[in-house]
Amino acid sequence: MAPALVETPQAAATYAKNGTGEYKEAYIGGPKAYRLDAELKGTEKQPPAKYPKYLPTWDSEKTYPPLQPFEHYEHGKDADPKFLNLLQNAQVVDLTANIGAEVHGVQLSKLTDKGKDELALFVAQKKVVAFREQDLADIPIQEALDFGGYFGRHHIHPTSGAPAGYPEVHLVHRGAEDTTARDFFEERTNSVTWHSDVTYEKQPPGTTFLYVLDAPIAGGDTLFANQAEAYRRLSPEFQKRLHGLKAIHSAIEQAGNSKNRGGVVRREPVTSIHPIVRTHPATGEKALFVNRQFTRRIVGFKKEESDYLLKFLFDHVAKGQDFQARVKWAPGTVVVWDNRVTAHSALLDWDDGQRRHLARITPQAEPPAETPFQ
Ligand SMILES: O=C(O)CCC(=O)C(=O)O
Ligand SMILES: [Fe+2]
Repeated sequence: MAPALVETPQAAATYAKNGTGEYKEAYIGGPKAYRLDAELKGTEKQPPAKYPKYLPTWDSEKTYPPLQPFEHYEHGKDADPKFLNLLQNAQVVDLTANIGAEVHGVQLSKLTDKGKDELALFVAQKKVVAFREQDLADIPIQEALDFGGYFGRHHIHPTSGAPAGYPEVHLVHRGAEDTTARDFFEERTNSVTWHSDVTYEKQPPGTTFLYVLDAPIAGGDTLFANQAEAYRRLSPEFQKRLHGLKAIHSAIEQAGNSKNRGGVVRREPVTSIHPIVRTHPATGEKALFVNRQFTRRIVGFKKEESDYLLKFLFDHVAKGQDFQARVKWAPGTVVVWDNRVTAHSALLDWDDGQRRHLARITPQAEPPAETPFQ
C-alpha cells in the first residue's frame, strides 16, 4: 500500500537544503507526485537520484504577482560571427542539414561574456545545440542561475516543480517508480506534444537551457523543430497571408490541468496576443510562432477558420521531419535552444520505471515582433 501523504514538500525542502539528514518517507504533493524515499535511497531496480538537490518541490503557499514588462537586451546582436570565443577549441558536428548541432570541448559555465554573446547567436542560427560533458548540473544551483541570467530575466514557471529555494529552475522529473507512461498509453497512441515554452507570456523565453540529471538508458529523447525553416517552406503567397495575423496564446488550460492533478498555480494564468510570424532580433530570420500546446485562436478569424489554419500550421511543423532533430541525452549534456524559432517535444517512450530528471533555466526575451513580408 502506498504510504500516506505526509509532510509533502517540506520534507524534500529540508533534505535538499541540508543535503543530508533526516527525512520521512513521503510523497511530494504536486502534479507529478513521487515517493521521496525511492528517490533518495533508490529501489531494488533503480539507484538513488544522482542530484537530490534538484528534486522537485511545489510550494502551495507561494504565489507570485503578474509578470511586469522588462527591457530585454539581446546579447546575440553583440556576437562576433566567427565564434572564436565560443568555438575555438570545440568540435562541432551538425545534427541534420536544417537544424541542430552537437558540440564537444566547450565548458559553458566558464564562458566569458563574449563567449556568451556568441552562444546566443550560435544557438539562434543552429536553433538547438547539444553541449556534451558540461558541469552545469554539478556547480551550485545559484551559479547555474547566475550563468543563465546573462541571457534574460529568469522565468518562474506558474505550475512546475522547482528545487527547494530556487523557483526559477523548472524541473522535469519522473521518479524511479513512475508509471505515467504505462497509464498514458492506455488512453493515447503517442506522446508527442510540440510546443515552444510558455508562449502565453508577453515576453516568452529566448535562449533556453535544459540539462540532464538522470535519464533512462534508452528513451526519453527530446525532439526539436526549426520554426524558421517551417516558415520558409511555405509559398510566398501563403507567407504573405500569414503576415499581419496575430494569435491568442493561453496559460489557462495548463493552470487548470495543474489544479485538477492536485498541483499548484503560483501565478494567475494569462493570455497574450502575438504575431503568427515573428522576426529574430539577432539573425533577422522570420519564423512561425504558433504551437499546438498554447496557441488557441487567430484574432479576427471565425472559430472554424482559425481552427483550420492553425491545424494546418501545427501539422506542418509536426510532420516536418526534414527540419527536425532528435537529441539523445547523455550524462553531462546541456541542450540550448532558441525558443523564439523552435518548437520541441519530450518523448514518453520508456515504461520500465527508470528515472528521468532534467532542469531548465528559462531566460525571457523580447515581446515577439514582426517585420514586413519581403
Ligand atoms: O522533457 C523534455 O525532454 C522536455 C520537456 C519540456 O518541454 C521542457 O522542459 O520545456
Ligand atoms: Fe517545453
